[in-house]
Parts: sequence; C-alpha cells; structure tokens
Amino acid sequence: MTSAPSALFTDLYQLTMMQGYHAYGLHTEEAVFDLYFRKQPFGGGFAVWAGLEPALAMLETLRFTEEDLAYLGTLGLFRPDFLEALRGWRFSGRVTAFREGSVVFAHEPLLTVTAPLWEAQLVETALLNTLNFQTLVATKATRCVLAAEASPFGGQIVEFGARRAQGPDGALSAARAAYVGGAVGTSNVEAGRRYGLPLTGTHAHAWVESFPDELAAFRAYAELYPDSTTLLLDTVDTLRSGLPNALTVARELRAAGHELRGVRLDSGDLAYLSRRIRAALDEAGFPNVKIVASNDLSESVIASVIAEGGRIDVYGVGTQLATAGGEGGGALGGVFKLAQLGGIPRMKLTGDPAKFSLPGVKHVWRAVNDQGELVFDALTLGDAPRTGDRLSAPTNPLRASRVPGGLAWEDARQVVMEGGQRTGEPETLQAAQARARADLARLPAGTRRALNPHLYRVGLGEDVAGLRDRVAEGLRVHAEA
Ligand SMILES: Nc1ncnc2c1ncn2[C@@H]1O[C@H](COP(=O)(O)OP(=O)(O)OP(=O)(O)O)[C@@H](O)[C@H]1O
Ligand SMILES: O=P(O)(O)OC[C@H]1O[C@H](OP(=O)(O)OP(=O)(O)O)[C@H](O)[C@@H]1O
Ligand SMILES: O=C(O)c1cccnc1
Repeated sequence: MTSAPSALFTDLYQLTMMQGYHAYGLHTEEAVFDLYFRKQPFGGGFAVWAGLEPALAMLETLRFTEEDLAYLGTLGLFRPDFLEALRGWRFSGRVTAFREGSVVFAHEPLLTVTAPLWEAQLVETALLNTLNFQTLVATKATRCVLAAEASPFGGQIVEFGARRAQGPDGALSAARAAYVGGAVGTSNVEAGRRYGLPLTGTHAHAWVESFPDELAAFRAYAELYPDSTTLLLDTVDTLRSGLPNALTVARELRAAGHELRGVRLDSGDLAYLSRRIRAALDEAGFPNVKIVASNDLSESVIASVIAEGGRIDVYGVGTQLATAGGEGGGALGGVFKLAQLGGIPRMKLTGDPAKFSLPGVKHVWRAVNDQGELVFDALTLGDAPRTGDRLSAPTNPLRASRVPGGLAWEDARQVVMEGGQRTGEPETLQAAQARARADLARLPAGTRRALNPHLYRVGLGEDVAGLRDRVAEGLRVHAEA
C-alpha cells in the first residue's frame, strides 16, 4: 500500500480467525509463515523482488485506531473482549527476507514472518498485496530494460503509466517498482516526491494544438525550457513537419547557447522513423539529441524495433509497465503459508504436489561458482549444503541431483525486522536498483532471455525434503485413521 497503512486492509477471514485464535488461546503461539510464488511471471527465468521497504513500514506502524474498532464493532461478528485486545495490538515479529532488487525464483521463501500467530495472520493480505504487485512490475521493468539494452546503441526505459495504471495506489507503487527494476525515471510527480525518483517528461499533442502552428508551439516550449526540451513530432506529420520544425528549433537553441534535449515519436513505424530521424539529426550536427518513443510499447515491440535497426534512446512505457501486462503477467500469485506453529512443522497437503507447502524453518542458500555466476539456490533447515548432498526439485522429488564441488555459498536472506522494528535504516531505491542490476549480471545468460529461458534451479536439501515427506505422511495417516 502506498497510502497510510490501515489495519483493516486485510481479508475478513484474517480477523475472524484472529478472534478464534484469541478465544482458543492460540494467538500467542509462535508462528512461522513463508511468502513465495510458484510460477515465474511472464514465462520468464527470474523475478525481481520489490516492495520490501513499504511492507516493513506497514508492519512497523500498523495499529487499530478507535475508528477501526468502532467499525469492526458494527459488523456483529466480534466480541467486546476481542476488540479490546486489538486496542493494544501491534506487530512484534521477526522478518527474514531477500533485500529489494534481488533476483528470486519460484518456490523459495522470499520473506519469512516469525510472530505470534494472530499477528502473522493479520498481515498476510497486506504483505501479499504489496510484494506481489511490486515484484511483478519490477520484473516487467527489468524485462523491458533487457530488451532495450539489446540494442548496440543502448536504450533506457522510463515509466509513463499513471494514466492507465490500476488506480492511484497502483500507479504510485508501479512507478516505485519500475525504478527498482531499472527504469531511469517516471512521469508521475507524486511518485517522484514520495520515493525520490527522477522525473522525466516531454509535452503532449495538446500543446502543439494550442498554438497557431507547430513551429510556434515548439519555439514557445523551447523558450520556457531551453535546456530540457523534448519535442513531440507527430501532431501534424512526423517527417514532413515535426522533424524540420524540431531542427529549426534545435538550431535556434544552439544559437542562443542551449541544446535541444530530444524528440519524441508517438505513432507510426518506430524502427523506420527513428532511423530516418537519427540520420537527419546526425547530418544536421545534432548527434546528442535523444530520440524518445512511446505508443503502446511492450517488451516485444521494443525487441522488434531494435531487430529492425531502430535508433531509439529512451522508451516511454505506460500501460504495459504500470499494469505489468502481457502473457504470464497481470498478477503474481505469491502466497503466504504456515510452515511451523509452536515449534511444530506444519504443511498444506493437497492433491496437486505443486501446491504442497514446505514445513519447517528454512534457509535459502545461493551457490556461486568461481566466475561469480549464480548456479542454483538450495533450501535447507540449517547450514549450506555440502558437496555430494542430494538436492531435489520442489515439485518433483524424482528429479534430483548432487551438489558439485567448487561452489561458494551465500546466505540469500537477512533478518530485516526484529521485535517489530527494522534492524537497520531503510535502504534507498538506488541501492535496490543497483542490486537488481548486479544480480542480473550474475545470472546464467540463458536465464535472462525473454523467450523459453533456461530455468534456474531451486533445490530442496535432504533435510527439507525429508521433513516434508514425514509431515505429509503424518497428515495422510491421520486422514486415513
Ligand atoms: N517497428 C515496429 N515493430 C513492432 N511494433 C511496432 C513498430 N513500430 C510501432 N510498433 C507498435 O505497433 C503498434 C501500433 O502502431 P501503429 O503504427 O499501427 O498505430 P499508431 O501509429 O499508434 O496509429 P495511431 O496514429 O492511431 O496512433 C504500437 O504498439 C507500436 O508501439
Ligand atoms: O504505453 P502507453 O500506455 O501507450 O502510455 C504512454 C502513452 O500515453 C500517452 O498517450 P495518450 O494518453 O495521449 O494517448 P494516445 O497517444 O494513444 O492518443 C503518450 O503519448 C503515450 O503514447
Ligand atoms: O512526458 C511524456 O511524454 C508522457 C507522459 C505520460 C504519458 N505519455 C507521455
């Protein structure tokens, strides 16, 4: 959530369960919940973890106000003693998590909450809401960045999606997450203020339409912003009118000691037009004028424009970025599952082995080879796996391999909250963006590709797999008895 967190931003069943835990004396039992997703978004080989700082801020400040309690009292569900108990409620737990910007994979616990049961239960909805969406958008941004950077001339992504995002909250958190994923700026001014993001912008068709002619409009804009003008070329005709008028203004600015910053294309064949415009700008002595493009851009449009030799420097991506659209997008199906209660491992056992949850308190280990490349991740109940240990696939115990030698192990997560308080200062978004870039560079190359990527391996150590099998067996025996 991007507005002030409310304790009522939860599903009703969390509150009805909380009342039950309270009534049956279970509420203070120590619970361990893991947050993870089962399928990488966009059919991709990785996801970029985002939203942790807002999630921690929410946990730190969550309280039931008098108004909240009064409202709950009107529902006819909650007893006075439970509502009274909520008066002093606060989150007092521990959170262990990947740092923002980390590349992460399906089936590994990304965040683990250890807290009294009723505390952990309440925050499921808000944690998933924040982390699912921001991780999805950060991943989409990274995929757009990778597409843009495939050009021999480079290319950057800026986020233009506020007008098409899912509501104001969606727009703000999308701008934030897009930055974590590698977008270099946003057009959303409130997001800039709130998160310290670099702002960027050009002008719209309405500006040109508001003047007697295009040249007058371009001149007027350049006069106001002589060092930061990007002119939109397609209101009349990109090549016949927009380009010559922009060149006129570029020359006039230079004569006055300034430089035109850029031009924007917003329709037509972006590969063809950008090649023509790059050639014309270069020939006229303006090699530093940037070409910005927009118009329903997506990762595949960006890739196509580049494959055709397009010369775009900056891609303004709106709808597809802020809504994380496209195949395999729309929503990330992250879940929050109980792994231990009162020191006893717990799991969900269903007909579909892909939906089994993993019991126990797990560590996530990241294997790094002598080239500094990530090789696979492993989940254990304790220390890092040793050479020769067996690792099995999370959803298919028959697929297993042995841990090779020559690997270094990183403990992939850190304790980021203890006793309901962050263990350190909030990280900057710049740090998260830098981590995403560095982690991405450590991935095996095939894992980064957009189409049918190599699937990075997440393996279960023998202790985790053994515990899962024992708990599952216990549940089955119990069910059959
Ligand atoms: N070279 C290209 N390769 C792939 N897709 C492209 C290329 N150039 C533009 N597109 C994309 O094609 C889609 C439609 O563009 P098209 O040129 O048909 O309509 P348009 O120019 O937006 O028309 P309108 O004038 O109605 O805005 C957009 O999503 C645009 O980003
Ligand atoms: O990636 P997108 O979702 O396209 O977002 C960016 C678009 O937003 C603006 O269009 P505008 O709202 O003026 O609509 P139009 O250009 O389609 O007329 C801008 O000119 C881009 O084309
Ligand atoms: O500044 C721009 O060019 C811009 C901003 C939002 C949406 N489309 C374009």
